[in-house]
Amino acid sequence: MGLVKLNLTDFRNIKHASMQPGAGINIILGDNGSGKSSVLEAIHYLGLGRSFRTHLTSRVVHHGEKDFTLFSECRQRLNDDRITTIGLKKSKNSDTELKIAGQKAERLAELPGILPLQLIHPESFTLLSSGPKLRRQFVDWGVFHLETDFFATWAKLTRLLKQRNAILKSGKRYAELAYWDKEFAVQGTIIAQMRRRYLEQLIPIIKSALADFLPEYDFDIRYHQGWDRNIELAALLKQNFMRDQQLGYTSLGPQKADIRIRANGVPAHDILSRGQLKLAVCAMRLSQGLFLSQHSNKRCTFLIDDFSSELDDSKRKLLAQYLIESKAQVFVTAIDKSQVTALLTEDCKMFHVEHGKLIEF
Ligand SMILES: Nc1ncnc2c1ncn2[C@@H]1O[C@H](COP(=O)(O)OP(=O)(O)OP(=O)(O)O)[C@@H](O)[C@H]1O
Repeated sequence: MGLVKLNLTDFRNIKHASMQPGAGINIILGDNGSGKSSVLEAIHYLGLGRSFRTHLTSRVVHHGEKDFTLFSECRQRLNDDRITTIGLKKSKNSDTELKIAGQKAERLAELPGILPLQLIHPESFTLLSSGPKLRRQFVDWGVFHLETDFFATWAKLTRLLKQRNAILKSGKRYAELAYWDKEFAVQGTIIAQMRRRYLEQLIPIIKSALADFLPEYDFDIRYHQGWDRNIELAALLKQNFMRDQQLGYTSLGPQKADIRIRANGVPAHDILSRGQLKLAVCAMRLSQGLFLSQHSNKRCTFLIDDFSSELDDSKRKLLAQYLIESKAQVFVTAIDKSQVTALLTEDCKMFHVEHGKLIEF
């Protein structure tokens, strides 16, 4: 499951490298600046079409070159030996060439369906500490993989929201908005229901993982759909028209949804330490991966940059145990083998990166 083969050309400090990952744990070791995170970044490009470190392709292309190329072979589904190839070439000015199964593809949005990814890296605590956007993305990742209509509905809703906000800014009367509002309310309510259905099942799984990882806290996780669920969205949009016009944007609706996570009655990011925040985010992301495998024949690939940072020995063991039992494909980076001893299974694969050269042990 997941990545079977990966070729990188002119990506960060990697001139050319190739790897054949295993279906389970893959450990990438190397000194600071050797290129470990770059390998994860390349996989992230193949799963999401973008970096997790920069939005500028020019930073990622190997110094002195015009573009980078990534090629991968992926096994998409459990009990299915068929391989899908992905070829992605991006130039410094962000021109993109994408080929899926040898055919030219137009949209990077096709990638997540082929390689479902979850990333955990040293900045991951922002999932809990930053605004609701990241948490909405977190929820939508799961809904996208499990509800076939989600992407089309979400794309329609995004278009409608843009149109509505443009009309609000133009200072027109409500009558001009009524048509858009009707459709916006229909699509918005569908999205809110999909998210609710998903979270009703996911939240108990997250809470159980949190109880394992951080038993000293009592967690409460609540979904807020972006408006009072006892009132029809269409009625609220009409009621709030004047306010929205003053603001120049739509203040209520699914674009404002959030999940609020409290530990012992306090917002989690106000009480947990950095290591505890990392564990909480791990619990959330691992639960999503687990849920996906339980409810579909897809498997999630986990990218964990700097596995051991912020974690003491017992927490590393706990996280390793979860990852091994998940049977998911996992890529972890670490500076030294001693930091990942808990992950050393019989069939794990180990790679070493040195000055951009990738070697399997
Ligand atoms: N576009 C580029 N071309 C060439 N080299 C680059 C480019 N961008 C970054 N580098 C270099 O690539 C190296 C690898 O960085 P990377 O973040 O992958 O290292 P790492 O092994 O994860 O390090 P650490 O353990 O310190 O996190 C760095 O030394 C960096 O200076």
